[in-house]
Amino acid sequence: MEDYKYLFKVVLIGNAGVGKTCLVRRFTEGLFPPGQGATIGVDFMIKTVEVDGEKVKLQIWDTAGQERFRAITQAYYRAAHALIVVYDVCCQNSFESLPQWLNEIELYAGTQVLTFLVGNKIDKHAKEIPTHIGEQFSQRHDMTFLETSAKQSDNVEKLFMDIAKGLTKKAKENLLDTEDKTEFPTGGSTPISTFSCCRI
Ligand SMILES: Nc1nc2c(ncn2[C@@H]2O[C@H](COP(=O)(O)OP(=O)(O)OP(=O)(O)O)[C@@H](O)[C@H]2O)c(=O)[nH]1
Repeated sequence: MEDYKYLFKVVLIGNAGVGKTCLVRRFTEGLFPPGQGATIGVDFMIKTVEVDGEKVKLQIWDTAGQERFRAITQAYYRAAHALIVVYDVCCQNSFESLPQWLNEIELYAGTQVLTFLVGNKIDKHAKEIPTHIGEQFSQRHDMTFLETSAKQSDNVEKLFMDIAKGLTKKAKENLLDTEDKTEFPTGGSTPISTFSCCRI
């Protein structure tokens, strides 16, 4: 049997091109992929980390931001222990879409889910969403807020470690269903290249 104390399922959502895949690959593989194509359906990666000397396995599900995959990706919300809602700090449209993503969470996620709001691409100069605006939004919706750069690796490790620590704490307080070790439904993904306002 695999040696870990907890298995947590983490799902990333947000508009196409905000950098969800790059965040996951930065954390799990330590790289910033060149020419990252759009996610088709859902992709997943695993990384085991240590929290207070105990092994915690993060099963990280990277969903496609494109509207046409919405029905597939919704199926993954229910089993998620944590949801990361990502926007691009240089793309107003991705920030304005946040209420729609929160609506999806309300409709499809469990009530115990931890929610994180992430403003990605802070390495870019054309910032459209000031930090305090993202912060205010997160406070209004009871989310933990972080700004990141998958490209420069800013706050990416912190993001996933904060999630691992937060979920471990909840699990120890028996506020989480950690008995369910079943896998998510498999989606499958083949990268293709697309273009959107957020894709550079
Ligand atoms: N400058 C900069 N570019 C980034 C960053 N993160 C991602 N990108 C770029 O943004 C584009 C989209 O990144 P993805 O990770 O594919 O975005 P996504 O949210 O997974 O997109 P979908 O799979 O379509 O939902 C790519 O061209 C990346 O190189 C970042 O932190 N900084």
